[in-house]
Amino acid sequence: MSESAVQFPLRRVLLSDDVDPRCVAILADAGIDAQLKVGLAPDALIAELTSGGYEGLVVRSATKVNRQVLEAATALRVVGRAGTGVDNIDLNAASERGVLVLNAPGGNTVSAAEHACTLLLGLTRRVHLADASMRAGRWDRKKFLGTELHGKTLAVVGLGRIGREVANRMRAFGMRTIGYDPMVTPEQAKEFGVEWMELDKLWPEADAVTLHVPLLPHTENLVNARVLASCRRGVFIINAARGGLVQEADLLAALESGQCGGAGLDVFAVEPPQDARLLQHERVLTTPHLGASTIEAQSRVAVEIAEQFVRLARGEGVHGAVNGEGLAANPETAAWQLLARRLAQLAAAGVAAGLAGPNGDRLRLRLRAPAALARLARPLQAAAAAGALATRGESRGLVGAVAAANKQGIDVDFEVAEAEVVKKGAAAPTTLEIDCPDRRPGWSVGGVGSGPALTRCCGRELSQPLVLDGTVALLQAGAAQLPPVQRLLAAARSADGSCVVCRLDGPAAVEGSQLCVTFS
Ligand SMILES: NC(=O)C1=CN([C@@H]2O[C@H](COP(=O)(O)OP(=O)(O)OC[C@H]3O[C@@H](n4cnc5c(N)ncnc54)[C@H](O)[C@@H]3O)[C@@H](O)[C@H]2O)C=CC1
Ligand SMILES: O=C(O)C(=O)COP(=O)(O)O
Repeated sequence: MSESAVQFPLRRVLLSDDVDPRCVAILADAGIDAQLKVGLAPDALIAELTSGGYEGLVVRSATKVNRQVLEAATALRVVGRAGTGVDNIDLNAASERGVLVLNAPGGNTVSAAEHACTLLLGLTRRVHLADASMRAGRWDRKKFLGTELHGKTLAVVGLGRIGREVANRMRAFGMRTIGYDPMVTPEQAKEFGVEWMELDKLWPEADAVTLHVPLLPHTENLVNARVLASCRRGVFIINAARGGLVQEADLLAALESGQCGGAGLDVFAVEPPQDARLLQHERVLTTPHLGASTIEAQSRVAVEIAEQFVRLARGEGVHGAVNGEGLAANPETAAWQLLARRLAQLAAAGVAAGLAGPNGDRLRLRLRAPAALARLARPLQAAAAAGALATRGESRGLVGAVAAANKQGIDVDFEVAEAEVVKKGAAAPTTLEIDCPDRRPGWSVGGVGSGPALTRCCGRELSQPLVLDGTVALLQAGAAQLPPVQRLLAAARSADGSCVVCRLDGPAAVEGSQLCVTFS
């Protein structure tokens, strides 16, 4: 297995939340030791992860995978979220530590959507109050006058997987659906039956608002006093996404003033919620984060996350990588990544050896790729960053490699190399090249993905491709001085004979060589 392919050693996995048993079964079938230990306090979680040497951790929303946990659990390589939202995982800390975070997107979409609709329907017909009254032995048919949804306007904030499903279902109740999502165009929204509008236009139009956005710094307290004041009097607020999206004190004040007609809440800023006033308010219908709690959703997310762990253990691609932009999804990508990594290692070693002139402390590597590889920009940048870091003695995988390189003063740019205009009809480039655009004299290396092999050096073609494996030495000299190196194995020389690149049998310093790189 090559160093840049997506392979994670996953021998032991801890499941620290209540995940469907299918997850353990699939992991165990694949020979992975999976331990279910639910409800560990933060300290106990750290102690278990460190003493158990777990390489994988599976969580739902209860376990907080914060920086402290990630820094303490040094064996940890992958955190899997058996669900959608990853706000309980510190993604920055995970990326810095090279820990891959995965989720199971889509497995609980329908359940979460059905639950949001349930909250809206239950709230507007005051089902929770009527039920409590019946249980108390009463038969009160006057107290629970409801509101019809037909002909009313529902504002869907966040038109992703769940938001669209909610809109579809509520249109069946005769609601007009309007919505906002910065990643969705008005034309796209129209195709799935939602009238797109900016938030400031949307709030005053809504009889009910339902939230379906992730909790991010820019969505925190999205619904606050100002927003509630701009809504219609009596607006219903449904939140089955994340507690932090609604400013709870502002919501309580709006409920008390009558500006908000009722709230259906499945999620809370702190879970379990601390402030009983909101929970006990007559016009509030609550559930304890049950959006994804159905037999079907739990089964799907458990299987989805377990199967991704098994694929990672086998070196295969996964679809739910949250911080894994750099991961190769298939063998072809992996081959180009390995080339990018090794070319970057060679390029950075060349700079360190003084082949490119000094120009500031930062090292800018420019990846120039054929147009066919443009879609792989991020995986290739990650691989090149990991290669450049290897030259500085920092061995790491692809997760978070670009950020780690940036921190070390290394930037990796990406551009598509066009066929040179002067050579009319010239074939499009097929090699990947790395150069250092800020440095003079020019220093560049280029190669092809199969192998991976070096085919160009300092802008010149080599007489034969040189596989970038083992130890490679580069020697620049006039043609007359070259013969002594011909005794070296697998020498490849540039077209004008001024540069020889050789592969050696083992690590060795070549007399007179400008640089010597060992790939591993
Ligand atoms: N209550 C529960 O048990 C569950 C809650 N959830 C929550 O629901 C959220 C949404 O889930 P999905 O629809 O599957 O995610 P998604 O990623 O398919 O959709 C989220 C959408 O929100 C949009 N968005 C981001 N910032 C926005 C903003 N400022 N304004 C409007 N839209 C914005 C994104 O562009 C995206 O289209 C999850 O992040 C999770 O927090 C998900 C599943 C179950
Ligand atoms: O998938 C999500 O984002 C959820 O909120 C579901 O959370 P849970 O797995 O039920 O703790």
